[in-house]
Amino acid sequence: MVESKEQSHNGTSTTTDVEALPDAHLLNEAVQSFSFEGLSVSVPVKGSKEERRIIDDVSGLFRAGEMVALMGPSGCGKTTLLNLLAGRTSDLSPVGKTFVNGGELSRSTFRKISSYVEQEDHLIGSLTARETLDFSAKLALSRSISTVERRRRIDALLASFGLVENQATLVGTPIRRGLSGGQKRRLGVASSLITCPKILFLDEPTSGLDSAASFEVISYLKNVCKQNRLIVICSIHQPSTATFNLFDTLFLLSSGKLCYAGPLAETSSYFGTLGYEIPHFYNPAEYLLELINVDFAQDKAAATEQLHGIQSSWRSSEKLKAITQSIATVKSEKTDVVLEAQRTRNQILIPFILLHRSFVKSYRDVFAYGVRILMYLGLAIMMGTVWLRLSTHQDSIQPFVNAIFFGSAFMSFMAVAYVPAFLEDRASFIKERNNGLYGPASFIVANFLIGIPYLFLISFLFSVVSYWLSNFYPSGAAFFYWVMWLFLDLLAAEGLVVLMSSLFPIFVVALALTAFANGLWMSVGGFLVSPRVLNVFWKYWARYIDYQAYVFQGMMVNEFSRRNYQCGEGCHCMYPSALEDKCMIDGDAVLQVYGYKTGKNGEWAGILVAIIFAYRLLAWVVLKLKKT
Ligand SMILES: Nc1ncnc2c1ncn2[C@@H]1O[C@H](COP(=O)(O)OP(=O)(O)OP(=O)(O)O)[C@@H](O)[C@H]1O
Repeated sequence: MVESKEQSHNGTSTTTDVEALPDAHLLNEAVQSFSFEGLSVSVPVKGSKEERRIIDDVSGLFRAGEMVALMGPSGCGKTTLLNLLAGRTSDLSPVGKTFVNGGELSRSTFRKISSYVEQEDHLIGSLTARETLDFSAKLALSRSISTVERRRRIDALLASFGLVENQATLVGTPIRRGLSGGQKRRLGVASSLITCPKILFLDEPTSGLDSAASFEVISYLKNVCKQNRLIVICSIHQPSTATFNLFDTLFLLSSGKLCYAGPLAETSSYFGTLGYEIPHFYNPAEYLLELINVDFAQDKAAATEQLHGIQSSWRSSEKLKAITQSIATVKSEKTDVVLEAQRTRNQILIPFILLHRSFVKSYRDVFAYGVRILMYLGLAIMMGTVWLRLSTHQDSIQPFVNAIFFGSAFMSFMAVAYVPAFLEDRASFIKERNNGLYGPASFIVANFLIGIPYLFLISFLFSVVSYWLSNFYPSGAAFFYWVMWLFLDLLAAEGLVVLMSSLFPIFVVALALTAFANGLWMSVGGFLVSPRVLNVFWKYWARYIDYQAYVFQGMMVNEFSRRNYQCGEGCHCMYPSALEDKCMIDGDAVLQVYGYKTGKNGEWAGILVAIIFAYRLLAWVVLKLKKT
């Protein structure tokens, strides 16, 4: 155990016992202070031209090794302020400035020295704790860091967050229990430290945890903060007394305004001088929150008056003057932020690291592909037994057409089963992109590549079962053409899921829109309304970009261009063709009814490939433009 003395921002010192870390790569020597002045944000009030200030003239200064609790009643602006400090408010226009070591930093440099841990972990459930850190490290660290060094850093982080014994435990999926809630939260924090940030922002790191687990998370965090002189800023709801006392500094907000900002140890005396003694044996956090909360007060007018009094006392306090003076001093003594020179990461490798991670996920997480493989196999058995051993008699022509439609359209429709898995991956991507690990191109490429073997396997298994059971044209070439059409169908359907879920990353909305789009493609694809009959509105745009239409006509040609069928009793032929005098129907006659030409396989497959790439390209554009 070592003892460290830290200077808090108004010059008083706090003493803490901390455990020595086995490694010092996290040590912050670059950032001595993080300050901000006059931060304000207004949002329009719905239905009026007025604006409401949700953060109102907030200033503060934190020093290396300081652990800050950002506290206040629900809706007071904690998350907004945290995002503002972290430079993550793309939809708002804040005023005020932030300084690191007294100087302003560009957004990209600030990203390099800071990290943000969101309330939701967005960890991949089918990876172990060590793998989670290992993949984060591979994505984050430049190649100049050797494998041995990377492992050493991971070992250090596992040790720092008490996860050594659980390093081989899975994070946990809905059907496989893994780490506990507190362990998951610690792992989330550890993985955001892999980039060695100097300033760490955490949005309610204890939400959803019981008081024991909350205490554990914050104490591990505190040790790391002290040992490495990091600046740690946490928004926190209502900590227990023990957890509250772990913080050095309290930043107390209500209705967007500061009520107190200073050492936690001085909170009691400060509020005492205002006439609000924190009672002994009472949770101080709870007392302070009740004091400044207007929403649940029985006498709203009195509570509001009390709050205004506390806020105005803060504005005229000596403590605020000391903070303002300290900010002016650090600005006048401005020093540069000197970061270690890092070789840039090899961007080409990133999709392959993501691919490796997705591969591990896909074979461990049955929900990613396993359930879909089973679902499609079930569908193949159902289809093969319903359309069982069709003959080459003309009575089987319509069932063949129906089977082709059902096979292609229903397969695309069932791709909606991929929505939840994609939304989980997208959430990890957003978190990792915000922490500067990689961009949408790497994500889209890796996501596309990982799908290829699984979708091929699904297409192949589905066809092995249903093609031969239903007695489609029995030749190896025809079988593999069929597999090809199905494979392209699934690739396009998955691309549609990726596009819709990127546009509307809400499960029900993505599901409904994908189903709607597939319903539309199904309706105009050529089976339900023949292209000869389809009205011009749909005919001249929708059909050309309808992937299901190309799959349907490709499969139709595959079956009917190769076979002839026997006419009915008395040589009655349902489709007139040149073979009528032999009591046969030339399969081409069926194709003519739909207006399908033969010899166009290459063109149609090419268009399908273009549609598949177009969906991915559009999804990339959406992810590039949509930051959350
Ligand atoms: N982009 C925005 N547009 C309009 N209003 C917003 C926006 N962001 C936040 N607000 C409003 O600002 C206030 C503060 O929100 P914020 O989420 O920061 O509070 P909070 O203290 O983190 O709340 P909680 O503890 O409940 O999570 C709320 O009234 C919220 O509705």
